[in-house]
Amino acid sequence: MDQDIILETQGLGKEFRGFAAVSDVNLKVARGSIHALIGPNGAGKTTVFNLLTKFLPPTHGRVIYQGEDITALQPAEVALKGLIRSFQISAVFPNMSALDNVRVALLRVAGGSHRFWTSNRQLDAYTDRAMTLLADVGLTDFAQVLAGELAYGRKRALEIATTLALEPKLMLLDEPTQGMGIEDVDRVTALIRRVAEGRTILMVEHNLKVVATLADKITVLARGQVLSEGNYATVSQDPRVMEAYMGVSADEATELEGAHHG
Ligand SMILES: Nc1ncnc2c1ncn2[C@@H]1O[C@H](COP(=O)(O)OP(=O)(O)OP(=O)(O)O)[C@@H](O)[C@H]1O
Repeated sequence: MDQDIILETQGLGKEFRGFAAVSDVNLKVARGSIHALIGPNGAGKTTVFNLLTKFLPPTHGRVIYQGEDITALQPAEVALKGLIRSFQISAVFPNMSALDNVRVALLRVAGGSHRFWTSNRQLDAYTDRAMTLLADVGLTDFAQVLAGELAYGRKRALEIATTLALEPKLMLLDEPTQGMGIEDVDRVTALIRRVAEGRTILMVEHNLKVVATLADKITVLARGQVLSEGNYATVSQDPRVMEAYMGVSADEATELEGAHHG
């Protein structure tokens, strides 16, 4: 059966001065799915993301998005096609309210550019849509709060709202729960599930409980290569995966077990 594949990599590889950070990675991300990329530290996850968003040119291979070879495109061109990476903390302006952050994102999508003289009237046109997006991420009550004053988990929710303003078809989430306490982790997990409706999500995530809860499919990378792939039950019982995690840290291997049974 041929699944609808939104993103595919063919023989993707990246070398840094002869060191293969990523080699021969063949990814297939099904449209409408939540797909997780996991692996021990240094496995190549961030490099793969950088290759997909075109922040890095690959040494080998191709990236196919919605049937189109995007290997040679620029980051902005890829983003315009709806392949959008979130969680670049700098994307949020700390001295602007949550509402203004989203309104400015919407203004940009509409082709406008935000300058300090942008009139309020210009931004007003986006208030309703911005409030809808804030509601989507559970920030209605925080619309007027300065982004810099939001608690960490809410700041990340705001980043999701500004990303949603760009109308992503495929959202790349970079360690969405990194550095969060349990309460925020649960909130962001629920949020990801909600925003995954009608979209595709590819995420790098270290918290294996989050991966076990959310991911339809998991690709495990180790030393730049795909080590194992499948649903959580499959990869967590794969001895090669256990070994790869053990090799790095026993804690992470225990976490792998715990997330599966817990
Ligand atoms: N710009 C670079 N120049 C040289 N080596 C690099 C560069 N970027 C990454 N690497 C190396 O490539 C390998 C993969 O790194 P990468 O950051 O992609 O791993 P990762 O899976 O994201 O790790 P982590 O979970 O620790 O973030 C590492 O050995 C890293 O040192």
